Amino acid sequence: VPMSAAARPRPSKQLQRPAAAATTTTTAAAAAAAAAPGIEVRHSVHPESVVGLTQADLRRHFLVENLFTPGRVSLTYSHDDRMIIGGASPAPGSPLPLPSGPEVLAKAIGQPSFLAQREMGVFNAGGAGRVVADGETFALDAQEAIYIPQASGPAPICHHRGTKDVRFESTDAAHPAKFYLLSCPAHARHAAAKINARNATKAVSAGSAAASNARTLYHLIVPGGIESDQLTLGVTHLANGSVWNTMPAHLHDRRSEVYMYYGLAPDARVIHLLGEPSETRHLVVANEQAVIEPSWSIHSGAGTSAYSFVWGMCGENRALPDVEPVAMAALR
Ligand SMILES: O=C(O)C(=O)C[C@H](O)C(=O)CO
Repeated sequence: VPMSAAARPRPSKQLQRPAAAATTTTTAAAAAAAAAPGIEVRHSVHPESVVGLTQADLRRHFLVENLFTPGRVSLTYSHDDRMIIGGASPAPGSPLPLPSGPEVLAKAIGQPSFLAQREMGVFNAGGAGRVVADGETFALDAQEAIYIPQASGPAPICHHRGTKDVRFESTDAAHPAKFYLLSCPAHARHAAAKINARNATKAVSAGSAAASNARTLYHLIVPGGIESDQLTLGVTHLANGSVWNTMPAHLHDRRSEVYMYYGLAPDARVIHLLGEPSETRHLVVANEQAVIEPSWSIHSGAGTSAYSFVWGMCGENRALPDVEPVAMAALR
């Protein structure tokens, strides 16, 4: 019977890696990032190391800032389940391609095209836009999503292994689109699909106003709905006056997760909790920033105002019920 992470014994002081050792890891990560221009690389962090990290270290390892820089695609490669977290913010009239050159792709993913061996969810957190994947156009209004498979496109091109050409476009000059991207390794092809809150697989109400955590979870890419190889994706909207997401907290040892917070006012923040239940740490997260959540970490947050977030997971399975609840009394 696996021991719950909450009950796992803490390492002795000698076993805890000091901050200096963490810096060595970071130097290696920085070198890897430099070797792969265009894709920032984040290496995995052992939970014992997190205990000794400063706020700056925590942010460097787990927080993805500047997702939506106008006129560019930003990509961060996480070694946690090899997810790629990205943002594309095309200026109206100037489509942005998903990077495909060997100088960008060779080091990080070693494939001739981004989706040769990957699938991707795209969620539009901005104004109206469209995504063109190998000539197929998906119009995406605000808060709509698409699933782009590993080998999208008409049957004759499937043997080319992967959607070769993906472009992002804004169609409303006054409100540029902001495409949030989450990509996982994929070894099978599934159907491309457009999804919005109306055809979401399920809308789940959770929490209560009394517990300040009333919210609705929309399941966008999940088993039984939109099929994928590894990726699951959804969006959660907090009810007015509620601040807490995912509290009571949980773990899912067999999947890593990424949260991308949006809909926050410029001066509002989410205090995001991460870490093993017995050693939580916090990140102060601003609008349109994402947090990498390794499988050993809880993921929860309280906002200083209403907010929404896109959650996406990748790992051993896509089984949403495969979670381990964490008792409130176990949190430290
Ligand atoms: O508010 C919530 O609760 C969530 O959105 C939880 C996420 O779905 C999640 O953490 C899945 O592991």
